[in-house]
Amino acid sequence: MKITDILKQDGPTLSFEVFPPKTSAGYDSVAKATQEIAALRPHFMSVTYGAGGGTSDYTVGIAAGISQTYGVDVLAHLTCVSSTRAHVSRVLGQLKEKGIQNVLALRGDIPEGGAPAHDYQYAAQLVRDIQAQGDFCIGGACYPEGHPESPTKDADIDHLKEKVEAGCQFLTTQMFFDNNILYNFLYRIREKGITVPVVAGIMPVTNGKQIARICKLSGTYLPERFKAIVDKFGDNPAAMHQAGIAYAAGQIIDLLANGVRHIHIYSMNKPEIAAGIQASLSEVLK
Ligand SMILES: NC(=O)C1=CN([C@@H]2O[C@H](COP(=O)(O)OP(=O)(O)OC[C@H]3O[C@@H](n4cnc5c(N)ncnc54)[C@H](O)[C@@H]3O)[C@@H](O)[C@H]2O)C=CC1
Ligand SMILES: Nc1nc(=O)c2c([nH]1)NC[C@@H]1CN(c3ccc(C(=O)N[C@@H](CCC(=O)O)C(=O)O)cc3)CN21
Repeated sequence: MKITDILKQDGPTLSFEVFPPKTSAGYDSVAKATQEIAALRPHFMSVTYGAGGGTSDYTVGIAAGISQTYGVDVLAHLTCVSSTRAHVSRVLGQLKEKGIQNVLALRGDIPEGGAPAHDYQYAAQLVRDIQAQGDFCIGGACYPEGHPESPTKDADIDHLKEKVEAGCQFLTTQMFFDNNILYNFLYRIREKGITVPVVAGIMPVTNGKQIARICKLSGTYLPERFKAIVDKFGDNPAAMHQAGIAYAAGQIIDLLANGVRHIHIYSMNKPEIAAGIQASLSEVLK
């Protein structure tokens, strides 16, 4: 099913993200984690492509397994900044062959040392190429705090509008730890005439070491309330796990209470995190 049709259904949606292995050696453990996450029957699952500037060889295979073996709708990420138009076209052909209808069109992180290809600069160009190649439901990323490379938040929202006008049918947000940032962002984009559904991206932080990586990827604002939790429990794995799930669940309950219906969990191949969040929300998601 297309993500836009899933988002049209009544009631809240909960989706989970997995990332493919970096090498074939990691394939079996990712496949097992994916299976356990699919068994939770989320509304859909997404599979990253070269997350953090890494590799992308297994995205289509993992995504096809999720939809064909477990019957869960899937959203395949596709990044373009390190790719060529010919390669993008090949990947789209593979997705079509596997019956995958949903693509998250991303520019992608620029690898250290610069991008090895120059066919694409921005995600909007990828959106246009995907549209030309078939009947895909296309999503895009958005940044409640503004994209770190954007000079101003307004410029970033103008570019977001161009991306939506190019054919992006829904948006997923970068992670955020302060819901007011999302509420302000939603107000601003709606005022600028961006009306497509927005899926809120939530990262449960269950280990202290993740923080540096997250800040490097996204520059996300860390509220004092959040920092205090990491300071207190960051060195105690079991306590940090519990506190991280509770913090994310608290954020989600507040989002649902304020009318944000679609929640995407950056579950990072951790079935126990996906299951912990789902269990914490079993009544409020009904
Ligand atoms: N690999 C993956 O699965 C995922 C990657 N990401 C990351 O999100 C980041 C950026 O990707 P997107 O949001 O897709 O990029 P984008 O192309 O929409 O925006 C990237 C930057 O370019 C600017 N920009 C866009 N159009 C412009 C124009 N015409 N002129 C000047 N500036 C313009 C934007 O304001 C922004 O600062 C990357 O770091 C990406 O990897 C996010 C989610 C998942
Ligand atoms: N700039 C950016 N790039 C992304 O790829 C990305 C975002 N933002 N925001 C939303 C999600 C979150 N994603 C992430 C976030 C962190 C890792 C990460 O820490 N990767 C580690 C491995 C972690 C592990 O094995 O548990 C790595 O070394 O790649 C990967 C993808 C993918 N997405």
